[in-house]
Amino acid sequence: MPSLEDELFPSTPGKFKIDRNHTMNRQFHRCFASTSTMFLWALFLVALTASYLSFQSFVDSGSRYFTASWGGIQWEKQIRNSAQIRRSNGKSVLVTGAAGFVGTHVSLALKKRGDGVVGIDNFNNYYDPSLKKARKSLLNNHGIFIVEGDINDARLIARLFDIVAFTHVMHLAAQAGVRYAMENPHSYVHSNIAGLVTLLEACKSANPQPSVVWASSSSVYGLNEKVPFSESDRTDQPASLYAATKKAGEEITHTYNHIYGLSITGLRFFTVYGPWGRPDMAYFSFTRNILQGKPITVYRGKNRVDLARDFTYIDDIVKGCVGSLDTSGKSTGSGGKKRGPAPYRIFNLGNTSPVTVPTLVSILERHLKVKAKRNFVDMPGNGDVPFTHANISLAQRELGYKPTTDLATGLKKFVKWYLSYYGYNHGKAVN
Ligand SMILES: O=C(O)[C@H]1O[C@H](OP(=O)(O)OP(=O)(O)OC[C@H]2O[C@@H](n3ccc(=O)[nH]c3=O)[C@H](O)[C@@H]2O)[C@H](O)[C@@H](O)[C@H]1O
Repeated sequence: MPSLEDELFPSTPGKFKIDRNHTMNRQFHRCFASTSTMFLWALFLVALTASYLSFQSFVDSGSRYFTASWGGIQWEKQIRNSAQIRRSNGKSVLVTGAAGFVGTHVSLALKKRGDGVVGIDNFNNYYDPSLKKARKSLLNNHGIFIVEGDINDARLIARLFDIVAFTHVMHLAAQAGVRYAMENPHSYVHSNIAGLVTLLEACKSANPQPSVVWASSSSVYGLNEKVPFSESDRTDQPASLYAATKKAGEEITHTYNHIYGLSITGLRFFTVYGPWGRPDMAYFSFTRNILQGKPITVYRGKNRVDLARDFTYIDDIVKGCVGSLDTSGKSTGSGGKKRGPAPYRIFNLGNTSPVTVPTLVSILERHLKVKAKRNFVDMPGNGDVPFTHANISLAQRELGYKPTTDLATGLKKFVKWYLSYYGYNHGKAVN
């Protein structure tokens, strides 16, 4: 039988070979063996501590990356309060990108009718974050809590689903903007691809699974020339990385519907505008420049043809979003497993009445009572498409979607908001 020493120090040629007949030697070896055992244990403990510490620092740096400042009893209480349903058969909805343009309006509409709403937004600086903070205050005043965090933070999203059994997710967080994709392509992959997958992973694992309604884009029609654009038209020729990531989103959501039974509705928004809008969009930046007496750049297509968009007013878009939530049908999976087929739908949400960009400028001039300084420039090859035009018959049939605001009426409301928000008085900013 090998002794303990033999097992710890196998009898191999070399300096640790034990002479069994020598007592001193034996004592020395016993002593040495126990010291070495302790040494090995100490080494083991040091290694264990080191790996624990490095794991912690990995987790911490991950949290720092997401600038997460979430958690705690008070934080959870605010989430539960915000998610409270105050009508019969109401919904509890997680709205991503809630401090964004569409997110703010949809959150308010849901809250006003008695649904529970919890928002999440990373408040990035793609455009002036103070506008996002102002939208957040507006939502807070209506009892809507916005979690500051990124949809790529899987721990945070999982925690939200632990706290609230959301019936629906209205996914509006995204890197928007067609032309900015040439400047910062990775931000599109981060939000529109990686963020989407992280969110869908959480939705698929949630019990019960929520129904998901999310923002795709009219830009998926890309170089399609058949008008008006119908959902069944080809969408495999994106003209920008933005469009490509939105198209990828449609395919990615399809796999989650197919494999896990998530109910999915994708909404192809057509150039949404209105109060509390996005400063990077043409109608908004044109307004700013016109009021400041600065020139505006108006792009023109091939052969000097005017560009045109199916500009869609925010209130009409909100109705389409709410209609989608109300008709979404249930997800069928549980425990991350599909239990039956679930709805997969895609709808155009447009105004179905395109207007040229020069006409947009003329309407703004009328409402602002200021003449614009136009610089006409050939459309650069930066992802723009010459025109968009939605066929909305599918949304009309399935969602009862019926836009009612024409561009002149909608821009009037936008200008009124703009002048008030930025403190204009008779054409001059007072702050
Ligand atoms: O429906 C969508 O899927 C997208 O709509 C929106 O994209 P677009 O339709 O490109 O809106 P927007 O930038 O307002 O340009 C409007 C028009 O003004 C022209 N335009 C623009 C800027 C400029 O300086 N000059 C100009 O002529 C420009 O050439 C264009 O013809 C969203 O931003 C996008 O996130 C996405 O949701």
